[in-house]
Amino acid sequence: MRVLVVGAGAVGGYFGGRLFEKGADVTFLVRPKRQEQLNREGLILKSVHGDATLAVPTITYGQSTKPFDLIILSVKAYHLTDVLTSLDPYVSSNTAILPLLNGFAHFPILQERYGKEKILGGLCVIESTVNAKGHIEQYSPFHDLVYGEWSGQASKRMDQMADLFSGVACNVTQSPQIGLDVWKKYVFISTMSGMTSLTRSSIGTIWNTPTGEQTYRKLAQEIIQIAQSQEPQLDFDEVYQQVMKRSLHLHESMKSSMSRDIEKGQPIETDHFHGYLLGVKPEQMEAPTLETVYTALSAYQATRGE
Ligand SMILES: NC(=O)C1=CN([C@@H]2O[C@H](COP(=O)(O)OP(=O)(O)OC[C@H]3O[C@@H](n4cnc5c(N)ncnc54)[C@H](OP(=O)(O)O)[C@@H]3O)[C@@H](O)[C@H]2O)C=CC1
Ligand SMILES: CC(C)(CO)C(=O)C(=O)O
Repeated sequence: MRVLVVGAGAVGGYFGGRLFEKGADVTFLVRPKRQEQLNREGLILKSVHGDATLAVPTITYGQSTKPFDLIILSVKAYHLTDVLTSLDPYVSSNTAILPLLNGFAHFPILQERYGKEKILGGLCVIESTVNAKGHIEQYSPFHDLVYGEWSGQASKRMDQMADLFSGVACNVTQSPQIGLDVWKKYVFISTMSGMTSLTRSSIGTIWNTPTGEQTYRKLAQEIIQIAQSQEPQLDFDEVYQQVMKRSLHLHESMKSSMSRDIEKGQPIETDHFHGYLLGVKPEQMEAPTLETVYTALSAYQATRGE
């Protein structure tokens, strides 16, 4: 399969790099500054699973190439509109698009633009960032990518993707219930990023405050209720237990990529995570903790002049 990775950042650089490392036909669609750096130094991964320096092929917008079979979309949600205006030449009638963004709002946008059948479900669980030198740092034992057809059914492209990912140096799983998986990850990350970003603290610091766990639990409950109104297969008790167990077992120094972005003074995806949830919330449902998180994080955005 010919693969185009859009965005050579923390997620795209890592998973695209791992695919390239195993010998897959991978090209990165990047902006000129990143292209210059990648051409000069290569794509550099600094990872607990092994470092790599990879001479990856890159293209910038407008450069013509043969069509791609799979496009892995790994930009931040606030760059999606920009990307979509320039991606069209790389999407052919047989191209599948696998978004790895956190959240849900991007799926209907992509389906509307390219047609439902082109858009796969996807998510990743990884703790990675781009450091000041432009190298990708990956810290935690998990480096998981999950994808699937929304129908959960087998398909030719699922078989092709199983081949593509076989032997890659990260955990890749094909899921028969990707919609549910996407919502579960969304619930987890909107709670975890909400709390670590609101408090500007790592998870361990939150647990060590008198009311941190209580507030975390309230936020998780409100978010799961909203998520359930959108994805009825989601079982409130099961997901609530999972989110809390997973959160309470995270390393005390763990932060979300959103809280790292705040530390770097960068824009954040709060509209995409928390704002979207409030937008789809049934009117009669109360979500005061989520509203507080969204207000505080929107205020951070406003102070950046957005
Ligand atoms: N980092 C993490 O640990 C995790 C992140 N996620 C999610 O993954 C998504 C991506 O996040 P992440 O990888 O951290 O973000 P990064 O900011 O690290 O990477 C995004 C990349 O997109 C590039 N980009 C932006 N606009 C364009 C464009 N028009 N064309 C080409 N490239 C572009 C940026 O390149 P440039 O250098 O030009 O700015 C940047 O390298 C988010 O939704 C995030 O929530 C999910 C799980 C974990
Ligand atoms: C919590 C984590 C690291 C898990 O993938 C994540 O998704 C993020 O920080 O954006």
